[in-house]
Amino acid sequence: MTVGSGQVYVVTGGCGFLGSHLVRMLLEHEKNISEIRVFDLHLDESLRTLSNDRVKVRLISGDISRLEDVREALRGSHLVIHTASLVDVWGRVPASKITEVNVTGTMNVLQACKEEEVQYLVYTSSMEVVGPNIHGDHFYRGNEDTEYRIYHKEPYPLSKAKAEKLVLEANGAKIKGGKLLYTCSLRPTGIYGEGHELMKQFHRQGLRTGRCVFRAIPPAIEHGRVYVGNVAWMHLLAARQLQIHPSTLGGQVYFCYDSSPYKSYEDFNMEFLSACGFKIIGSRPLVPYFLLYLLALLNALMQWVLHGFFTYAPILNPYTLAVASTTFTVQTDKAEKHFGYQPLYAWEEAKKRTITWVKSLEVSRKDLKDVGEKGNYCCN
Ligand SMILES: NC(=O)C1=CN([C@@H]2O[C@H](COP(=O)(O)OP(=O)(O)OC[C@H]3O[C@@H](n4cnc5c(N)ncnc54)[C@H](O)[C@@H]3O)[C@@H](O)[C@H]2O)C=CC1
Ligand SMILES: C[C@@H](CO)CCC[C@@H](C)[C@H]1CC[C@H]2[C@@H]3[C@H](O)CC4=CC(=O)CC[C@]4(C)[C@H]3CC[C@]12C
Repeated sequence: MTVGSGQVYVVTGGCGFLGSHLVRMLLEHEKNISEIRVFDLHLDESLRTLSNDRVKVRLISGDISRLEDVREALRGSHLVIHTASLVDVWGRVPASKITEVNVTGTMNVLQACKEEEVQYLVYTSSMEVVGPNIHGDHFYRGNEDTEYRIYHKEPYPLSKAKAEKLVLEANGAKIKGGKLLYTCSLRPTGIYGEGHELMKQFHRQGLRTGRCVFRAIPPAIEHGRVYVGNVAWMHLLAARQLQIHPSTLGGQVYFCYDSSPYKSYEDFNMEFLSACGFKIIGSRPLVPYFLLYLLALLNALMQWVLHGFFTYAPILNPYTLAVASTTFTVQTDKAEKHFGYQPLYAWEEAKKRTITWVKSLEVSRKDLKDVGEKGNYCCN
C-alpha cells in the first residue's frame, strides 16, 4: 500500500539494537516511504520524535507471538522487515519462549502477510543458522554455498534456522488478492555498534577488573563481525530490490558482513575498549581450555541450581565458549551481485562511531564510583 506518494514499511523489533538503527536508516536513505510502523513489545518512545514532514514514524505496541497483533500492524502496509526476536544464548528465557517468539512469531508474520496482502518480507536471520557448531568445525571465509556440518541443539540457533526455513519456503506463496509473496533472508555475523547490549556488559565487566581483559580465546580464532549501520543498510537495499527484482532475491539467503577486520572476538572488542584505557592481558589464553570449559560447566550448573529462584546467566557457558572458540568468517559477493550491496560505512568510520559510543558509557555510568574506578588501572 502507498500512503500519499510513499509506501508503508513495517519494522518488527524496530525498537531493538538493529531495529532502531534500521528505522533511522530508512528515514535518511529511503525516499519511497511515507510511513514506518515500528512494531515492538517494548516501545522506545524516542523513536516517535523521528517523524518528519515526509515520513511518519508510528509506534505500535504488540506481541509478535499473537497473530492478531501482527495482522493489525501489517494491515495496509507494503513491506515488512522482520527483526523481532529473542536473542538469547545465555538461558535468560525458557526455550519454549524463544520458540514462541522466534518461530511462532515468524509464522504469524508470514500468515499476516498472506491475509493482509503484504507482498514483500525481508527476514533478519543470523550466521547462527549455519554455525559455528559445537564440534569446533571452523567456517573460514565461507559463503552461502559452503558445505558445513550444521548441528543445532541450542534454542536460539535452532529457532532462527526454523524461522528462516519457513520464510524461504513461503517465497512464491499465493496471498489474498491473487498476488504472490516474495521473501528473502539476511544472515548477519556478530553485529556491533552503538547500543550493543553485550558490549555494555563487556565494558562493565572490564571496569570491575581494573580495565583489564584476561585473554581466554586464542588470537588465531577469527570471528566475523559487522557494523550495525551496514546491517541496516543491507536491509534497506534488500527491501528495495526485492520489489524490483523479486525473481532474483525471492527465496534467497545472503550473509551480511562488511570490511570489519577478521579477529578473535576478544581482540575485536579491544578495538573499541582500548580507546577507554582497557588492556588485554596475555598474548595467548591465560588458562588452558579445559579449565575454561570447567568454569563454563560450573556456570551452567549454577544456572540449573538457581533456576526458579534467580536467573543466573553469565556471559560464559559451554555454548558461548564453543562458539567463541571456533572460527566463523564469511567472504561472499552474492549480495553485491544480486542487489548491489556495498557497505555504507567503511571500517574506520564504523570503528570511530563505536568508540565514540563506548566512551559515552564512561561518561554516563552513574555507578562509576561503585567500582572504585577513579583512575584505578590494573596495568599502569
Ligand atoms: N546481535 C547480533 O549480534 C545479531 C542479531 N541478529 C538478529 O538481528 C535481529 C535483531 O537483533 P538485536 O537487535 O541484536 O536484538 P534486540 O534484542 O536488541 O532486538 C530485538 C527486538 O525484538 C523485540 N521483541 C522481542 N520479543 C518480541 C515480541 N514477542 N513481540 C514483539 N517484539 C519483540 C525486542 O523488544 C527488541 O526490541 C534478531 O532477529 C537477531 O536474531 C543476527 C545476527 C547477529
Ligand atoms: C569466552 C569469553 C571470554 O571473553 C568470550 C565470550 C564471547 C561470546 C559471548 C560471544 C562470541 C561469539 C558471539 C555470538 C556470535 O557473534 C554469533 C551471534 C549471532 C546472533 O544472532 C546472536 C548473538 C550471537 C549468538 C553472539 C553471542 C555472543 C557470542 C557467543
